[in-house]
Amino acid sequence: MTNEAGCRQAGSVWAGHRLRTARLVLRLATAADVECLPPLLDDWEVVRLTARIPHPYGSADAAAFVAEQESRRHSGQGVALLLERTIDGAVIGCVGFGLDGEGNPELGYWIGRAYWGQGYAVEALRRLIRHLFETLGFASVWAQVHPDNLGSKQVLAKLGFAPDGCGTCAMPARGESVVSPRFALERAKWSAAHAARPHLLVVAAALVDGDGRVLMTTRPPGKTMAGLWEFPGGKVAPGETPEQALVRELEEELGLDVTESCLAPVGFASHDYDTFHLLMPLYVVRVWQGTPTPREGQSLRWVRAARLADLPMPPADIPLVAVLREWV
Ligand SMILES: Nc1nc2c([nH]c(=O)n2[C@H]2C[C@H](O)[C@@H](COP(=O)(O)OP(=O)(O)OP(=O)(O)O)O2)c(=O)[nH]1
Repeated sequence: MTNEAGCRQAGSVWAGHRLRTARLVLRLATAADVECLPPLLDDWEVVRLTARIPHPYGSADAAAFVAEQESRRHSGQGVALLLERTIDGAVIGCVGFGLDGEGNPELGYWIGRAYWGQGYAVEALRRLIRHLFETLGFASVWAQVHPDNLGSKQVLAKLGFAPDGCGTCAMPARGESVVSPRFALERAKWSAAHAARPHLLVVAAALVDGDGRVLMTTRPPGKTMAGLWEFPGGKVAPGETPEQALVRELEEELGLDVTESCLAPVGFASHDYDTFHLLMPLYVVRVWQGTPTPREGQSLRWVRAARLADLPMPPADIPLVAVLREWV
């Protein structure tokens, strides 16, 4: 869809949907977010190198931001998406894009200081960029960063952006203009890198007790998606069958003795994480020997199938909740 200038309209192609990453939900801001923004943005270290975020920053600024984003989206100028952590629902930052005069998306982003250094900006932007290329069909994206913003340059480098000259960047909230480097990423380059992502075969178990409850475990500290609730299991090692791998994993992770004949396959997850494609068969297990014992620092919880959806879990697992309701 195009506007009068012949540019693709951001709002007209953004139906308000949410994007999920391993640890985040990217979603539009609502009036309910007004109170959570000032604690993140009333911080000179976060905003000093940004162009439009006022300082100091209060509830009125947050309310103005929410209203402005709504009208920007509807008029096709751009979209801002808040980053909500799956594990606790906390809003931790924002990514978005605005369309330039040629209809190309320019990225913008900020992360609250408490959440720096944990890979959230790369994770969120990777998802947004994929959506811009794969779903919305843009041919390139670009970003301009303040010359002193080393962290932001590192983020763009990790995402495959290349230097693309310099331009004068207006910074109305700072009352100045700065000549700043530009960085760009073409769809062809992104597509080649994305197509080379590995496929990962992981096997998982829904252990079901006599009351029809399912054993869920948290992903251990130090692993990706630490703290999210998952089905016990793990990667299939070279030379192993999925069943052999699951028997091994249940012993290693939970100290359980399971025989292959007690594994009933009920479904699978096929989930395109941004850096790998996960294929994960799920087996229901009703018979085992031993008492589930967390051996890797995980927490354990027996959960009724009807309550599984209440747990924060990896995005790949969400469709399996409905599958399990039919089996448990
Ligand atoms: N076990 C398990 N992994 C899941 C689930 N959902 C989901 O997205 N995954 C993903 C997270 C990881 O990227 C991958 C499993 O890798 P992992 O590192 O936990 O596997 P592992 O136990 O073999 O660990 P390691 O020996 O390599 O440290 O699958 C799930 O319900 N259970």
